[in-house]
Amino acid sequence: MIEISQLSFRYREGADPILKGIDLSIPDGAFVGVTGAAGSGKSTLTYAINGIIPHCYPGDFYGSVRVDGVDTCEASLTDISRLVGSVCQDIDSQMVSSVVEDEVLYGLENFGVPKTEIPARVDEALAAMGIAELRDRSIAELSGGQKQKVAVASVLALKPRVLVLDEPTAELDPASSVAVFDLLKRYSVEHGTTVIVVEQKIALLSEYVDTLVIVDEGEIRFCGTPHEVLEHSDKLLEIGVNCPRSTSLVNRLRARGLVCGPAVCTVEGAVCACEGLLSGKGACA
Ligand SMILES: Nc1ncnc2c1ncn2[C@@H]1O[C@H](COP(=O)(O)OP(=O)(O)OP(=O)(O)O)[C@@H](O)[C@H]1O
Repeated sequence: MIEISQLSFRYREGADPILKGIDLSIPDGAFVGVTGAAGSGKSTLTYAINGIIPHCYPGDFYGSVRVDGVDTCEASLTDISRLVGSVCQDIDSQMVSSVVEDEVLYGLENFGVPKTEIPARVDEALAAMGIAELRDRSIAELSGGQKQKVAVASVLALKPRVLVLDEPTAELDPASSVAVFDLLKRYSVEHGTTVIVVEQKIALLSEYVDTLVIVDEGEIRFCGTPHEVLEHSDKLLEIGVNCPRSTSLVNRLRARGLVCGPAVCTVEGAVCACEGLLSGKGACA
């Protein structure tokens, strides 16, 4: 369980707080998407969960962040990293080895995982990300998407309770982005791992996450299921968040009383709503 209470943070070099009065509870095993306009504070929010603030970036930190009851201000970064695995935006800066297998081994050895457990952990992590065949490849020769998967596998091998990923599909084409979300979702369900993903592609988030968090100027403006949040497509647009087109289309039809039911999150949902409309069953009474 992650409990964030009245969190405010100002970077030491910054004039104004970047996070303002954040309250957020994330149950174990949840799949959470965080989105918002550029510079709204999404990455900073994840830094509060993985301890990068205040441990690496000092500043004025108010409120509390607890992961499994551990206060991230009081615990050391090493202790937090045993609970929270992170994949940052700049994958290259995260890589420490030149070969894929060594990259996965590095964290396991550093964490003091018993030698007898290590081979199985490496196999499992590579298999979970579908990259077993990359094991002996040079990291420098991998595509952006493959490096992304290696970075995630390296963190999964450590079996963190929480996995935080900052824009994991930034370098990926649409099909690879979907593949990464498929793998993350499956892993989260199978292992009960809490996954928090910062992502600009709201359509992708809406298909996969249980909870969608919209950050606006350092505050949580909306938080709920994708259906609940996408209800507010007009307000989201005002704060620089474009809803999926399928959602906006159906919301317009709903506003005119042509379609009933909740906001849709997927193209399939929009097709269903339009079919209902065309068959005469979708209109509101
Ligand atoms: N180390 C730092 N010191 C001072 N200010 C910082 C630091 N890191 C981030 N900021 C500022 O905090 C604000 C929020 O940045 P953050 O990266 O959290 O936003 P974001 O929503 O993740 O943005 P993006 O979508 O562009 O990645 C920005 O104005 C940024 O300049």
